[in-house]
Amino acid sequence: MVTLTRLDSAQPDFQARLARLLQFDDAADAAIEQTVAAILHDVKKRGDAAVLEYTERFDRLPAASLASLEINAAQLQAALEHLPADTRQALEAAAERVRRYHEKQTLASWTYTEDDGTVLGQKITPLDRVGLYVPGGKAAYPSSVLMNAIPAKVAGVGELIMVVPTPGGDQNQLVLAAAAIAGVDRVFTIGGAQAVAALAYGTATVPQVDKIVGPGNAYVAAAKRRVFGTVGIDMIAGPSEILVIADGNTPPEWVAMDLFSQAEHDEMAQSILLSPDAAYLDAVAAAIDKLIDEMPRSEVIRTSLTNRGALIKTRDLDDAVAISNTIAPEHLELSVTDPDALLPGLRHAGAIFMGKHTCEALGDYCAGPNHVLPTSRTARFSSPLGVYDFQKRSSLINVSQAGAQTLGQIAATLAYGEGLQAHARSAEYRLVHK
Ligand SMILES: NC(=O)c1ccc[n+]([C@@H]2O[C@H](COP(=O)([O-])OP(=O)(O)OC[C@H]3O[C@@H](n4cnc5c(N)ncnc54)[C@H](O)[C@@H]3O)[C@@H](O)[C@H]2O)c1
Ligand SMILES: N[C@H](CO)Cc1c[nH]c[nH+]1
Ligand SMILES: [Zn+2]
Repeated sequence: MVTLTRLDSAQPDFQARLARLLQFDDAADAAIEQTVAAILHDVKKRGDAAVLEYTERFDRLPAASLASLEINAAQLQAALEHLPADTRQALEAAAERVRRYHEKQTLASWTYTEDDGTVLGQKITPLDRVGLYVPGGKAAYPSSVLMNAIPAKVAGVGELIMVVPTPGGDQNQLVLAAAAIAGVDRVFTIGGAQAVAALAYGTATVPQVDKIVGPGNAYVAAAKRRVFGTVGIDMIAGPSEILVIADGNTPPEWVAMDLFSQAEHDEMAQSILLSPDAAYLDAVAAAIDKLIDEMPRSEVIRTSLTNRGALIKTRDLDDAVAISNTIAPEHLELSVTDPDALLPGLRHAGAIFMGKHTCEALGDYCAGPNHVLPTSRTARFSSPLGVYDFQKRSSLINVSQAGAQTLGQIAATLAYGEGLQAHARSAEYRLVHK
């Protein structure tokens, strides 16, 4: 039997209990922060040698040199060619869907002309070199290779450097094949904070990148937070999350399995079900108990559901939407007959899966949108990984002689107001009648 937290939004202390459910263990975070700070410092100082030592310690992968942990292009291509035909087709079909979706996100440069002939605009430039973190500690994620690399390729990034831990040296051929399909330039089988440090600072073997993207465990997240500023990052991703709003018309087994689908990622993943139908919540709880022992990762699922899972009775579907906005989940499934009716009220979610046929797993692999999404309530201010994460914007200003007369006057006045003489006189030099 799996014991999930049961809450009712009509309880007087509901908000406090919900807040506790959403909380993390700060003490554990402090220990991780300390470990990660030491690893970053060491890799910055000792480069390849430090990365090799940590890779041996944490991934049980001894190696003579960091160069020997690079997988070359021929090996990537061989992995692709040796895949069973149906697996290769699935990977290529997923890649195609993901590419098509992301091509819609491309930002274009633009300009416009003011009445005085001044041209203003924005120039879009892809990043030169990015680091793609693909998690690999507890499971291998070929889908995350596609989700990281394809938007970068669509954006036109110059060079893609991928890192992926391979515990015990067990290379996942699907991961390598996905890198070949997505057009990754270089792959190193390193992971954790040491891989993030290598990408951020550069070592003799791993080139320094401009930005690091991709999900990972708490060590990866802490490392990304600390190297931000030296390099760009996409987001700080926590454990996976799913929130299901159900009106009771989806078979309970389907919803139980949807909750399992994120619980199986991590002991700290969060799976929550909201429904106004108390009998339906009981039916899903029964389905959970019926299905749990069929799952190969039943222990991870059980721990995750017990630690952070919940079944929450709401007053109605509008109440469920309001609670969902507080939770701001990574994945939100609207397992209801009329999902469009709930959409206007929803403000915070990484991805919204609409209708009972749209399970979150389809989005994880192949629907098209990115599966690297804001977690831990950061959907309040953050968005899915996308092409825009790999493009940067420069402002364009080309002031005409006529425009300089107006702008020179305004700028000089404001500059004198700020006490900045050089700014004022620089603007005044452009005034024809001065
Ligand atoms: N948001 C997404 O798109 C997405 C996709 C896939 C996976 N995920 C999440 O990413 C995470 C993957 O985690 P993972 O652990 O499987 O792989 P990971 O690659 O993130 O972490 C493995 C690395 O962690 C480091 N590490 C482990 N224990 C350590 C210790 N005690 N001290 C220092 N370093 C240590 C090691 O260096 C190891 O290489 C999961 O939480 C999963 O839910 C998210
Ligand atoms: N659900 C994960 C993001 O939270 C992504 C993923 C990859 N493979 C399976 N799932
Ligand atoms: Zn998943």
